[in-house]
Amino acid sequence: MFLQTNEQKAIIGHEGHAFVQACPGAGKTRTMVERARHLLSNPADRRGVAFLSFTNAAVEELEARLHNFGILPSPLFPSFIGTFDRFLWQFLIAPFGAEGCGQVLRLVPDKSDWEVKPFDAAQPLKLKHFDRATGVLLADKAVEEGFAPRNGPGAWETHARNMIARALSNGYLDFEDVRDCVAKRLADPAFSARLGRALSGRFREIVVDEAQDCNPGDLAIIEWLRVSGIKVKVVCDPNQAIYGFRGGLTDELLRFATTFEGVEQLPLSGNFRSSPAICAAISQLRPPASRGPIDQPLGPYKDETSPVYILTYGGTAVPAMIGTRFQVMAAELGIPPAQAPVLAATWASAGNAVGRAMPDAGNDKTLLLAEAVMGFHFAFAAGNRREALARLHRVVLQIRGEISNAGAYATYVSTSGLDDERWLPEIIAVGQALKVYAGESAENWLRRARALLNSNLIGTSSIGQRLRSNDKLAAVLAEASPTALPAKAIHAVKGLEFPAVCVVLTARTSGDILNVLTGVESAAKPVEEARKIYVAASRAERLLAIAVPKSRAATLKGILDAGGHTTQIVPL
Ligand SMILES: Nc1ncnc2c1ncn2[C@@H]1O[C@H](COP(=O)(O)OP(=O)(O)OP(=O)(O)O)[C@@H](O)[C@H]1O
Repeated sequence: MFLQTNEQKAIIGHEGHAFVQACPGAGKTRTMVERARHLLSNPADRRGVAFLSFTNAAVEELEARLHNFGILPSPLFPSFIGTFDRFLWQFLIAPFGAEGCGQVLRLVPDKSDWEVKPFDAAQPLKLKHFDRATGVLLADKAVEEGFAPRNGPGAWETHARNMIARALSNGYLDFEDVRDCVAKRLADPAFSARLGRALSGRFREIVVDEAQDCNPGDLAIIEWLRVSGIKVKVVCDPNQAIYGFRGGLTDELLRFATTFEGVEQLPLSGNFRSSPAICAAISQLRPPASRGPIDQPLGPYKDETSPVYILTYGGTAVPAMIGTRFQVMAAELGIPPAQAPVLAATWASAGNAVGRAMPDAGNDKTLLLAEAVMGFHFAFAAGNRREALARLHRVVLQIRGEISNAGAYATYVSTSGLDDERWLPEIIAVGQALKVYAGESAENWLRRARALLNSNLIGTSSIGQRLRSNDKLAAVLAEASPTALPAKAIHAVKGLEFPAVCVVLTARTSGDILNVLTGVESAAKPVEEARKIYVAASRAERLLAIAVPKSRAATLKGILDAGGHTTQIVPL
């Protein structure tokens, strides 16, 4: 039941620029969907609306909601839905070319994964290990890779420099290049004015959802769109910023907020998603400086009485008992396993908590294929479809020998003219054909995979040499069990919601996270780790459990109970 609140109504009918900041579950995305309905139902203005977000998962969620509410225009033109990066590419780069390059430009988002291997026996590095402007090896990244060649990194740096130069002259750009290029372009006043006019002829409004993931460069672009006369709606929850790697900066965002006039700062309050105990816990999971009052529960679970549980485990490893116990708790509330995900900062930790320790596939094509097939089936239920399909496509190309390593994928797709996604039907068929049967052995699955992919092979090795037996295969394929809880990385659930959520804190990170929550730690990395926990916990509607090492339980309980709802400790 969606009865718009007055705050939501004010945003839906607001014709000017707006900066909307709100807590989780306040209806930010829902309200923007209604704003879209309002805009697109006005046939007098034929210009489009652009909906931008920052991850493919968030874009898919937005697209699905617009579709479900019958608002998705068909054809979509002149409107646009996509990631911020795609928007830049499509409207600010692709039509104009790039400086220093006479070629047609190609987008290769995985350029930073290109393999840098100056000679056959050399340890392979990736382009992301080198400074993009100078080609110099980044020392901290090299250490992480255990890279310490006897004669120094010179050969790798020369190779990287050549790759960077060749890529530019061939017109291969990734999003890092795109941003550099956009910044240069907008610095030219004549060009920027012309482009601004063109875009405001196409779009009447641009909605940027999940704007907490903007970096300062993105904010400058939004500002430019606003100055160009396009109405911008910026929607965010600064506490949910978890993309430090994009250079996202909460302070910059809050400074940007002050550039909007008072009447353009439109708040949304209340939480329509979560129970009272969960709303209180979410509030306590913010660092003390941004804690504020507890978000008021307003949705269908406002009368839910389940407490928040703290599951405590001994030792330093994340045990499978977490999933077993949480599944029972969810079942007691009648919540089926598929709607009760276990979330952790990494997919591996979440997997451990549900008893599916994921072996590191490394370069083993059998395990990579199994993971991609499992990801394909899992992703169709839980969003991230495009990423799962591209991953499966990439592995199939690796097995066939079309590409020698994962980093070559985007370049191959682009140069073979496959960006129109005509590969999709075949890859969907591969994913479906390789679904694991109930009770099927790993050997049998591998036999089927070999038979299915034993055509169009490039090179002399046999399919058996490409897809070798691996004793870890059964563990990867085990994820198929329909009674199992989904295990997910927190990044994959942004913007989503579930009846029950179990959040796992590991022995390695929980100390820092609790220090952030007690206010004694404020370094960027621990703060970001704490925000991930906040994002994960705020996906829960009725049942929230947080798993922590035993030694941390009392501290966590103290923090959460201060929100006025007593948590319950459950030793495992
Ligand atoms: N006025 C309302 N009445 C009833 N339900 C609402 C209302 N507004 C939003 N909701 C519902 O509340 C839930 C949360 O909304 P939504 O996902 O839009 O929140 P959000 O602010 O984008 O959350 P987050 O930032 O945590 O992802 C959704 O199920 C949505 O349909």
